[in-house]
Amino acid sequence: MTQIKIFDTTLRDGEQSPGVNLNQLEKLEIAKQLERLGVDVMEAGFPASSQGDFDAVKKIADTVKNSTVAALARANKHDIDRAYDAIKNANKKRIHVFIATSPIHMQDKLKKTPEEVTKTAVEMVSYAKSKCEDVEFSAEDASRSDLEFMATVIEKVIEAGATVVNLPDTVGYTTPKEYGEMFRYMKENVKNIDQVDLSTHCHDDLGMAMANSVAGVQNGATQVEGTINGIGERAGNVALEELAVAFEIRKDFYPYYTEMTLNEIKRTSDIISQLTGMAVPGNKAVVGRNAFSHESGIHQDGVLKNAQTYEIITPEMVGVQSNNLVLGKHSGRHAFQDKIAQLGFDLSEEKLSEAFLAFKQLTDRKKEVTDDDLFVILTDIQTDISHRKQYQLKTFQVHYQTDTSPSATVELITPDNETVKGNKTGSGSVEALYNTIESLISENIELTDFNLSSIGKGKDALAEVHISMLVDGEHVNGRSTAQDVLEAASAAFINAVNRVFIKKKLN
Ligand SMILES: CC(=O)SCCNC(=O)CCNC(=O)[C@H](O)C(C)(C)COP(=O)(O)OP(=O)(O)OC[C@H]1O[C@@H](n2cnc3c(N)ncnc32)[C@H](O)[C@@H]1OP(=O)(O)O
Ligand SMILES: CC(C)C(=O)C(=O)O
Repeated sequence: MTQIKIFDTTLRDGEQSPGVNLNQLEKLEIAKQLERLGVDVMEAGFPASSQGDFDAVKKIADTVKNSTVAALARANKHDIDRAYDAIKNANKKRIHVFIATSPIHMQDKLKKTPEEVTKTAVEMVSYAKSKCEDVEFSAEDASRSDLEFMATVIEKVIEAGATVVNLPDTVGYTTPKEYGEMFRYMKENVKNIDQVDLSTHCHDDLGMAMANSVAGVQNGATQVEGTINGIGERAGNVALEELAVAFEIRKDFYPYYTEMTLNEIKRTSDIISQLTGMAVPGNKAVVGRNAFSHESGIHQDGVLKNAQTYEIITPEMVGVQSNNLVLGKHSGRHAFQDKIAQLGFDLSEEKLSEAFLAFKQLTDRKKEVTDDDLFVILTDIQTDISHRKQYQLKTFQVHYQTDTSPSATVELITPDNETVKGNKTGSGSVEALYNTIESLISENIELTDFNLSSIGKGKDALAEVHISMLVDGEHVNGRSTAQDVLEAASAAFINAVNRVFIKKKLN
């Protein structure tokens, strides 16, 4: 059996998903969970891209102990310096330098000749190596590059000190046969190729990311790059949880294994979905809501007689638990603390008190508090940096009546601690609320997406709202949960505005 190293890029390529922007605490929370999941490497970000990303990568590098923390850099000294400065305190660190090798990227984007690209790649790998022992080189758009040319670049970057060579299918264009042959070609034609880990990095534009990654592995790759839930640029990256479970379930066929702790998969998927606002489709392999549901009579009959008739993965394997209710109105702090630990949270005293208060408030309004409710509340509290010294919702009222335009009255506390009040109408209750809030803040806002879902089932289920908006021309997401739909909608709006506010202060 050969170990396949897992390189998770949820925090870098995953964050490149349109509309996703995570704050520092959210990135840190995801990083801690990726460490629990047992990824070998996590790409924490692209420090040269902004001060906010630099700070988040640094915080992750200072915190994570078991996984290697990687930072992305273009092939220039400034990016490499920023990458190294962000990760220098990490227990295990890697600089990831990339430059494109395909004709179209070299000529039209970089405006460099193949010789200039080779020279830059070698010089920059060598520069990165002078700072950091572990250097990954990516030949961007490898799958549309000339094999012979790429082989010479790879040979030279290995000589310059690269420890990992990644051959990305940047635009999701390749086929399994073609991608596999590219790896085989490098194995057979590049001197000292066995000194490095060869890596796949597949995008899903043609729905072939998983098949292509497996083909890469079957032809010599020992590292797979991807994301949890398959999020990422455009159609996303290969979903790492699918790959790890496929290798486990079909170990009779695939002689590979990963060090992923499979029963942390569900928790990781949930946190990432909640914090990015990217819902997991119900029919998604391994982590979708329906992945372990059996709807039709013949299937149900089979499962009752022997679950393996229709179930190749057990829910327990990936950490799906039955949604048992344990806490309620009369539960005390000890039981609550115990439950928090069971759900995998480690809260400071201050956040614990905040969480306990939120839980108690919820038990006043909701008959049954489920693990899913608690999970969402705890993740919100653990990652919240928005409510101090930014906009806060003080009170709101909505008047709705059939045949008239709904109107809303809102009181907000501004960052300068002033209370402002306004009233506006809209074609629906949410629009009335949003028009009112917008009239009370100075930023220029355009709502681009609004998504309402429920956590769990029943009339008293929590409402979760994810929104996307343009604030002063900048894309931003907001999210919130509350028992009331309108309260969740208002809080999500304020959450998005506050993120821009915080970002402006950081940059
Ligand atoms: C395949 C991938 O996923 S790569 C990662 C993509 N991620 C991102 O782009 C993160 C977000 N990006 C950003 O914040 C910005 O694009 C920045 C900060 C990185 C750069 O911003 P700017 O300096 O304004 O440059 P801009 O993005 O407009 O153009 C990119 C420049 O980098 C150059 N470049 C692109 N890739 C590389 C590379 N690998 N090595 C060296 N230079 C490169 C381009 O040729 C262009 O140079 P030019 O200005 O001389 O034409
Ligand atoms: C930077 C590289 C690895 C990348 O994200 C891609 O080519 O898709």
